[in-house]
Amino acid sequence: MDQLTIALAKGRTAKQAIKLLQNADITFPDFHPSSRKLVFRNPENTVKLVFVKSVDVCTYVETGAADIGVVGKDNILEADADIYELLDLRLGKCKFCVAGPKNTPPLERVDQLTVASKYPRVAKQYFLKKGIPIETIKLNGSVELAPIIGMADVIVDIVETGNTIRENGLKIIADIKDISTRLIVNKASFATKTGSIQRIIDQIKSGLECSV
Ligand SMILES: Nc1ncnc2c1ncn2[C@@H]1O[C@H](COP(=O)(O)OP(=O)(O)OP(=O)(O)O)[C@@H](O)[C@H]1O
Ligand SMILES: O=P(O)(O)OC[C@H]1O[C@H](OP(=O)(O)OP(=O)(O)O)[C@H](O)[C@@H]1O
Repeated sequence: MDQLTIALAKGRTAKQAIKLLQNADITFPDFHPSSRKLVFRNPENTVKLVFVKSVDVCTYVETGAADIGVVGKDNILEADADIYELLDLRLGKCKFCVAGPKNTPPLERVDQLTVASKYPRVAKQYFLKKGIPIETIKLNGSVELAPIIGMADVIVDIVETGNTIRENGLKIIADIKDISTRLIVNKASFATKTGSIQRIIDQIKSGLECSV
């Protein structure tokens, strides 16, 4: 039996992701949401679960430190890692948007922009396609503040309920892409542990179908 390591993004999607694994008969009896533990094992000792920062999941999987990762499409797009993305887990649904002050002109009428984002690569790609030259400012949070204090013209960020945008007097200028949590796999692991990885994917898939 292969030993598999799964890197799971800490944060808002972790609890639901653990539940999906449980539905697939991969259980971690020691897991508790308030625990500070970072490594868990299933009773059969075939799966090791490691909790990592969501921006680091792709690095763990690309380098082979983990065979499988559970992470948002936002982090996958920004990381541009050489991995397989094999399953949409339909958790953590939100979208990438361009947002800015209410008086921001339509994008067709702007010549250049300063864009603040936790996702500068995604921002660059989007505006490159639009043919709008941009300068990016990388931030690590509270991104909505950037246009309010004049640090940037617009932001590229995640929108879920829209509350953060609204409560800071901003508006959505364009939708970029729908985001959800995905299952990713290290390429070499998929070649050498195909059966075990495929089994986990099939088990998770059947759990997902039951929940529709
Ligand atoms: N409202 C939301 N804001 C941010 N991410 C969301 C939201 N809704 C769903 N997600 C998804 O959840 C994932 C984890 O988000 P979370 O905020 O917990 O981690 P994070 O962005 O690394 O934050 P932090 O740096 O505070 O740990 C995101 O990568 C995204 O795919
Ligand atoms: O549309 P909403 O439901 O308001 O959610 C979107 C907000 O949530 C995220 O921030 P997060 O809570 O991760 O905080 P951060 O500022 O530290 O990134 C994201 O960056 C937005 O700011």
